[in-house]
Amino acid sequence: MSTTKGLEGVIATESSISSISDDQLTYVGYQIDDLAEYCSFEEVIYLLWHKKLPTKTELNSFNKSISTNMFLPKEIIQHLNTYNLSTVHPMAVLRSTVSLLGLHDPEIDDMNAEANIRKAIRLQAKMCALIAAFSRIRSGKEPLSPKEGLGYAANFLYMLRGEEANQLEIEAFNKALVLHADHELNASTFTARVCVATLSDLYSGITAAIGALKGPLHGGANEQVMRMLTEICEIEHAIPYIKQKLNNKEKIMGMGHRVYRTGDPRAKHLKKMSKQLTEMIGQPKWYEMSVEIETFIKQEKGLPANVDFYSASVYHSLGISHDLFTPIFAMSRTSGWLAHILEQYENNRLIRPRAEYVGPIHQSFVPLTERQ
Ligand SMILES: CC(=O)SCCNC(=O)CCNC(=O)[C@H](O)C(C)(C)COP(=O)(O)OP(=O)(O)OC[C@H]1O[C@@H](n2cnc3c(N)ncnc32)[C@H](O)[C@@H]1OP(=O)(O)O
Ligand SMILES: O=C([O-])CC(=O)C(=O)O
Repeated sequence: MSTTKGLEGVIATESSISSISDDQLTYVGYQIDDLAEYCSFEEVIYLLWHKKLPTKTELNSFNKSISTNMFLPKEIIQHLNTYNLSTVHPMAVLRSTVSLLGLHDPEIDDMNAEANIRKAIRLQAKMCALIAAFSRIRSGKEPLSPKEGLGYAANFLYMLRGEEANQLEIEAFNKALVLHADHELNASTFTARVCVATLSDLYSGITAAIGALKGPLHGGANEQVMRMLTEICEIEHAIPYIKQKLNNKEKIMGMGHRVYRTGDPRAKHLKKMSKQLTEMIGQPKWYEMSVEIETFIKQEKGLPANVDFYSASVYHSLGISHDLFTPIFAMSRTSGWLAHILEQYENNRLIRPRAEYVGPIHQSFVPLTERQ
């Protein structure tokens, strides 16, 4: 047997959801640049789940199903109120609360394809209400109900802030959701597929995926990027700070990717938004500092910025707390996780690779009473 550390380059499944071959990202064959420019997040969710773009009628009906399912069971709000939310990471809260949401879904163990779509709609819809409610409760505010007539991106910002966002903010946030929605067999998506390949339920798959996304080598990097920018604080400190990190053999968050070599095709969109939005809030330094770091790391290490790098200054400019960056990634990626879960169920086989045993062999057993 031969092993590949981190399963690099291993093709573990077939999928017709998204592709990242040749440093190009497509969802069901559509270029990410077109989807980011022209589509609502809901349109993209529909595309990922049904593997076709919706007609106007299909999209209207899908939008309605999403918005009418955004309400949270009152027990979930009560649950959120039982914790000291200022001391726990929102990703841990999200992971636990999504699991709890499963207990409120009467169809949790119904594996019928239509029941799975209904559950997917409920979970995707509740995800944005959940993150917004958490954020409000921990700041001592009442959670808000979704506002009729607002789309997913606009409703999230409304439920988070208590007032409607402006058009530039809504468009930027919608684009960020589209860009993060799916990404082939990344670590959290693989986790979701492994979990449901045992024929476990959809909530288990999403709960497991949230756990995998939380780590700083994956979705957790966006929060760490903002932490780094905040520590650097002034543009003239950026390069000395990065040089010191590299001397200490530390990784620069938001840089590098397992698959992309020339660049992450999502980064240029987020970079453009970062410029616009940091200017809008009168803090262009976050963008300028990011560009300095990106250029330096490219020169020194040949590493490209990934999706997490510029999303940090984008979310910061939208007034979002830094520890909500990864939950927002999860909110978007839930659409991709659900698409992969549905695809896995459609053509399932248990996922069970092998490990090459490299431990000791032929050991002589020594009873406990004789062990030194
Ligand atoms: C949504 C996402 O998940 S995108 C990724 C988000 N994660 C991050 O931004 C965290 C920072 N980046 C990284 O840790 C890595 O680039 C990963 C995890 C994304 C990909 O890693 P891998 O393909 O496993 O590469 P690996 O970690 O083995 O690195 C290969 C080499 O590049 C270096 N390297 C990779 N990324 C970085 C980085 N961000 N900063 C500095 N050096 C880096 C490593 O130190 C290593 O160098 P060495 O061979 O001299 O030891
Ligand atoms: O594909 C990966 O390994 C990580 C990534 O960029 C993503 O999940 O969006």
